[in-house]
Amino acid sequence: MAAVETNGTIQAKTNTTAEPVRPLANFPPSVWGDRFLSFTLDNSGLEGYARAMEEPKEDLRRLITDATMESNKKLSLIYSVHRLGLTYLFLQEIEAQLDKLFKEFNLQDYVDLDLYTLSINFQVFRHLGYKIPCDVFNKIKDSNSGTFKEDISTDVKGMLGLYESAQLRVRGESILDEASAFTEAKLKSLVNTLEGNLAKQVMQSLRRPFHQGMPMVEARLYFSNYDEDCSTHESLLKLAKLHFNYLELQQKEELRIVSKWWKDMRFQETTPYIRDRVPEIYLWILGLYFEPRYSLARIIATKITLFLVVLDDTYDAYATIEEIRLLTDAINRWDMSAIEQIPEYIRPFYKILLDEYAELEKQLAIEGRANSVIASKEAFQDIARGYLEEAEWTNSGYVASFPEYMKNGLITSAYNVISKSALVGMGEIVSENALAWYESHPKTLQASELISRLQDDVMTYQFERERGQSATGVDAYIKTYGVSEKEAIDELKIMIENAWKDINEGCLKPREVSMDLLAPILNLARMIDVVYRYDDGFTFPGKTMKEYITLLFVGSVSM
Ligand SMILES: CC(C)=CCC/C(C)=C/CC/C(C)=C/COP(=O)(O)OP(=O)(O)O
Ligand SMILES: [Mg+2]
Ligand SMILES: [Mg+2]
Ligand SMILES: [Mg+2]
Repeated sequence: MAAVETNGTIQAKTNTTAEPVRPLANFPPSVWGDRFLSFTLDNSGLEGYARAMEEPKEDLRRLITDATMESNKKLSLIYSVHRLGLTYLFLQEIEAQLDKLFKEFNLQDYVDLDLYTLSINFQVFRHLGYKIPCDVFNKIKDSNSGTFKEDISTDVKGMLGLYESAQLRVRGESILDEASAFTEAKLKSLVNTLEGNLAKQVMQSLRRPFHQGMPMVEARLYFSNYDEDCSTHESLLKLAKLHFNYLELQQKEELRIVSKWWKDMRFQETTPYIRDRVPEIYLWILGLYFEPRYSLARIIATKITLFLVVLDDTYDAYATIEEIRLLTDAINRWDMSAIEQIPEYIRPFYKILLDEYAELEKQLAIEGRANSVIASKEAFQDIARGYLEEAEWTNSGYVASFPEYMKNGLITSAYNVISKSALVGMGEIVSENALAWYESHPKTLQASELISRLQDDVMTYQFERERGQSATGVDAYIKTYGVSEKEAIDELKIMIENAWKDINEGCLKPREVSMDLLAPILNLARMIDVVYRYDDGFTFPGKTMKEYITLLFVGSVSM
């Protein structure tokens, strides 16, 4: 067999057609291997935690509904409940309390409140969907100069609360735009002078504010760093720890199930060029909803998102343009007979994809909700076409205009197909109306897609540019508006910030759909911050994702 030198790579010249040059990426291997396969769920442990939660849960319910509790104390209690991820256990009681307190809201009452208490109240109302006016913060500005009053610079706890409050702002709340920048700069300048829990709390928020965090992890960090706040009511800390351990057992079982499924499907053998990231994708989907009732939903959505990793890496890091065209056509046809037309190496994937969706459609048809599977499938076909468009641009070296790039980019953000796939296992809450709302491509979903697309581009465009990929948001923006790379990135970051305001707005009452249906969209945006705030945390998962997976699935909480 003669070896010939062509364009710098040694190619084995065989008597058949030469193996094409492939855009291999040599992705870093899995961090975890088979680590999560060996877990064994101890059901009695699960039941034990569930039983132990009953008493502190009822204690807490009594506290939340206690009519004699002073309103700021009540709001502070609800805030801790929310940060501990326990709101869903008391949602009716909490909404009844907040309906009443919000009705009684009077700006005057806020003039004498210290900044920290004011911030807590503001966050509770905004997190639970009540649009308390940002005017409550007017008092921290000097009415003449319009600048922030000097004395708040020494109020660290107050600035911490204001910084967290500012992440909940919507468009037009300029005092909170300024407050976010002002408090972040101030807190960064003094964090090294702090000690104890306050130092930990400030570092935690500066690393990632609660609102942009992953709820399950934020809950875990809260009872570590805010133990005084959690100790105001003994039942609060007790329930938080029992609840965390209960969920951890259930989630480790889910992670085992999807890890076993992935191994049985032999993707690492049939498509070895892909990123091996099962725990990372499970963590991503856990970020959408951690409630026990969504266990099956998490397993379904994780499998479909893993299919997306195979698809994206096949288009980006292995297939030739001809193969991509054939595979996209086969996915559009969605018919097992099309398997003949696609390359050998991707046939196992195609068969598993069609079988999995057929099984889901059959299962959901029993509940009369097969259309949620069809919506997910159509979105899957859509993203394959979107990935093909990117591949055609790269193949021809075409640099799309920014508007053209974004039209396709919202699709390749994958947040349409993932959010619809998240609905499949959620049960009867996914009504016809709910699905119709998702199908209407609402502003909140578009905002989450934009954040996914552009934050990823800002963090991966160099890597992708080096690999000859002509389509990224950064290069499209530079070309269309004739600005420098730095200006382009700054503009994209402003677009991301505005998209966050649109999501915040979309979660305020009156909502178009229930918060249960908005939460996956909000949390998908949060997971982009978790994965891409500092680097490409998915391709290189050794930092934040490794830390979060360790925190959630490796150690349990001592009671
Ligand atoms: C785009 C994005 C962050 C999607 C998040 C949702 C998600 C988990 C999609 C599955 C495919 C994937 C892991 C893309 C991110 O990597 P990449 O940088 O290779 O994606 P790209 O090829 O679209 O840039
Ligand atoms: Mg990719
Ligand atoms: Mg891609
Ligand atoms: Mg990318």
